[in-house]
Amino acid sequence: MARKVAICTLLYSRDYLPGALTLAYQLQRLLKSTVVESQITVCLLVARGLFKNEFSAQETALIRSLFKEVITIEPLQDQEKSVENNKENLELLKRPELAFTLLKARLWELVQFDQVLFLDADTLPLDKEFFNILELYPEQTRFQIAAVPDIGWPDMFNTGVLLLIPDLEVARSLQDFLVKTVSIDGADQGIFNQFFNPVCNYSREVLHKISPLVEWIRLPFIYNVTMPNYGYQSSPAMSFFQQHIKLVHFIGTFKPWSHTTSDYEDRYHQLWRNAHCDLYSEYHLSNYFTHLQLGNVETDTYFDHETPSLSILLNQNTRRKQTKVEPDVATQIDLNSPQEAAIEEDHQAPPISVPQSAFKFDWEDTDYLDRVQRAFPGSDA
Ligand SMILES: O=c1ccn([C@@H]2O[C@H](COP(=O)(O)OP(=O)(O)O[C@H]3O[C@H](CO)[C@@H](O)[C@H](O)[C@H]3O)[C@@H](O)[C@H]2O)c(=O)[nH]1
Ligand SMILES: [Mn+2]
Repeated sequence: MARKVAICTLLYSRDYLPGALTLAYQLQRLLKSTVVESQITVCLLVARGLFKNEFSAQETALIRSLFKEVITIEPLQDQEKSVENNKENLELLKRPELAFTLLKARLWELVQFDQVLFLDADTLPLDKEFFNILELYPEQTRFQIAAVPDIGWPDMFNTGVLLLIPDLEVARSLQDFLVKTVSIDGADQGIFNQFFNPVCNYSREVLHKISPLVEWIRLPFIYNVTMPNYGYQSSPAMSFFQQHIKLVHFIGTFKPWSHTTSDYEDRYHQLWRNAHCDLYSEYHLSNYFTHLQLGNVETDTYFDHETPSLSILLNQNTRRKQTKVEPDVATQIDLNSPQEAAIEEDHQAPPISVPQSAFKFDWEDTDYLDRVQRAFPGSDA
């Protein structure tokens, strides 16, 4: 049976809506012209408060028409505490609006899918060969994350394009970790690297001594070409690899939808604007949402899917499987299959205590962070 794959983006503020919609539109049109072996669902992970309260009926209809599933999410447990702990580092990044990117930790809860491909809302896949990314690592385990090096610190991965295997134990462990650990950049990229890439790519051998299970699988740059990197960009490489670039990612404060067209005239901003214009003309959005005509939009096949809380899912999962999971690098014990359909539960139900997991992640050892510290070259110990 074909693998179920979600291609997801995240939205927790209105101003990124043009990015999310353009991305979804581009994905849908590329998918139309290609044969993909997996069964693909284009999903929006959206903050529940935002989705319920801040969009007009037309905007909601447009979102539903472009995303096959709209998955509303609640804040993480102790999110405010994490945001507070991360404040100082986020100030270094000068991007306070990124505090809630931690919500990407909810991606591991999407166990109704076999694999998730996450894309930031400021990304643009360029051609149908982009979907080859799904075939690159058929053996990926739930402990591995596949991502492209970050140009700001290439021993860390960029979290704008992520391939992952959803898993409730990883979700729980990652979400606990991010409450207890300060993120390098105050946001998701720092903390996901600290979790999956704790010695920052320094040495595979050292990593395996410290944390034998987790691993960052390094993807080719062509799957997440970040720009603008005008401060230091290899123009010859950009030109040499131009035909091979599968996705561009508009990192930084200024997004293609947030500045005037004359600011950035390069080929890739132009491609984003083309996709954006095509979306607007196809959906008759001549005057940015205000004169929406949804007569040509099919809405009946789309539905709102709300994820049950993690604790409820974990409880069900544990009740269902009494399998003991051995901490073995090669472990392929699949807690994900077969997954029951997500069950709608009352979110106001009193919190259920998260069951003790059979499996312990390395970081859950008390001296783990010390060991990570010591692993870095030049550190005192
Ligand atoms: O106000 C916001 C800000 C972000 N997002 C979502 O979060 C993503 C990440 O924010 P973005 O502005 O794209 O961050 P980047 O400029 O790409 O910054 C880098 O650093 C971030 C923080 O670690 C990572 O999330 C990014 O993947 C990484 O590329 C966006 O694409 C959106 O999906 C919102 O919905 N609203
Ligand atoms: Mn981004």
